[in-house]
Amino acid sequence: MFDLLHLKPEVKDKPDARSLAPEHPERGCAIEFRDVTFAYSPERPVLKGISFSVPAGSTLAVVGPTGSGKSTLMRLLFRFYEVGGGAIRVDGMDIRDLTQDSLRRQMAVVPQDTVLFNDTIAYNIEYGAPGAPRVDVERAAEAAEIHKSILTFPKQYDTVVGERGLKLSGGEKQRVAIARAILKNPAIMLLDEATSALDTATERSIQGSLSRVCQGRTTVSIAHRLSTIVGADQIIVLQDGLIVERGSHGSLLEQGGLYAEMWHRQLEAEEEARTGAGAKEDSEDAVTSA
Ligand SMILES: Nc1ncnc2c1ncn2[C@@H]1O[C@H](COP(=O)(O)OP(=O)(O)OP(=O)(O)O)[C@@H](O)[C@H]1O
Repeated sequence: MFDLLHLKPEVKDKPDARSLAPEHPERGCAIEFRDVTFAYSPERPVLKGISFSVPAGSTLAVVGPTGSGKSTLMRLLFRFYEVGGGAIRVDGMDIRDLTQDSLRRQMAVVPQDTVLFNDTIAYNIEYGAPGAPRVDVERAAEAAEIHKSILTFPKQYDTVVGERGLKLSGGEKQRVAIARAILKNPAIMLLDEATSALDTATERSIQGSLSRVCQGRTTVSIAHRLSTIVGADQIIVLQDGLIVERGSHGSLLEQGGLYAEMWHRQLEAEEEARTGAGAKEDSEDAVTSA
C-alpha cells in the first residue's frame, strides 16, 4: 500500500499545524472525505470526486476492481500524498492543518505484506510503539495470538527474524502486523487485506484477531474477499475512481449491481474450490483412518 520506492512530492506540515490528540483513541475518530480528487500525474485522474463519512468507531470497507483507487484512498487518508481537490477531515479537522506525525500516530496499518526487519521479534513488534516495555510487547503478541508461537522460537522474543533470521510464515507475519497495531493503540485502523491466499483456518483465525483489535475503533479496510466484510457498517464500491455503489452488504446484494455480481462470482469460485478440496480431504481422511 505504501510503496516507498516511488518518488513522490514531499508533504509538508504548515507552520501553525495542529496536533491530533483524541482523548480516547480506543473509541475511534470520525473520518470524512468530501469531493476528494487526486491524480499521480495530471493527465490521469485516479480519484474523481469521492465523498463518504465514517462515524467514530464504525467500519468502512472499500471494494472494487483492481486499479479502481482503493489503495490511493488509503494513502491520502494517511497523508502520504496531498489531495488534488476537496478535503479529508479527521474528527472535523482538515488533515492538511494537522501535523503528519500526530495524524499518523493515530493510525495503524495492517498491510498486505508485512516487512520484517532483520532484528529480534520483540523489536519487530515494538516498531508499533518504539520504546514500549517488554511486558506490553508480550501483551500485544498475546492479543494477536502469536505469543505462544514466539515461545517456541529458539531465543523466544530475542530470536532474530526476517531475511537473515528465522523465516516467518505469511500468517505469522500478519500476526506481527496485528501485534504492532495493538501496541500502537490507534484511533483508526487501516487494513489492506492480503490477496495472497492464506489457508482457510489461518485466515479465519486472523480475521477473529483483527475484529477484536478493531472493536470500537474506526476501521477502514480494503477487502478482496467479500466474505470478510459482510458485517461492515458501510461498504463503498469503487470503479474507475468513483463510488458506484454504497450501503450495507444486504442492501448492496438487493441492488443487484457490481457488488452483487462480485459476491456471486466469489461464492461460485469458493464453491468450486471447496468441492475440489473437499474431495481431496475426504480421500486423505480415508487414508488416515485406514
Ligand atoms: N505511485 C503511483 N504512481 C502512478 N500511478 C499510480 C501509482 N500508484 C497507483 N497508481 C495508479 O492509480 C490507479 C489506482 O491505483 P490503486 O493502487 O489505488 O488501485 P487499487 O484499487 O488499490 O488496486 P488493487 O486492487 O490492484 O490494489 C491505478 O491505475 C494505478 O496504476
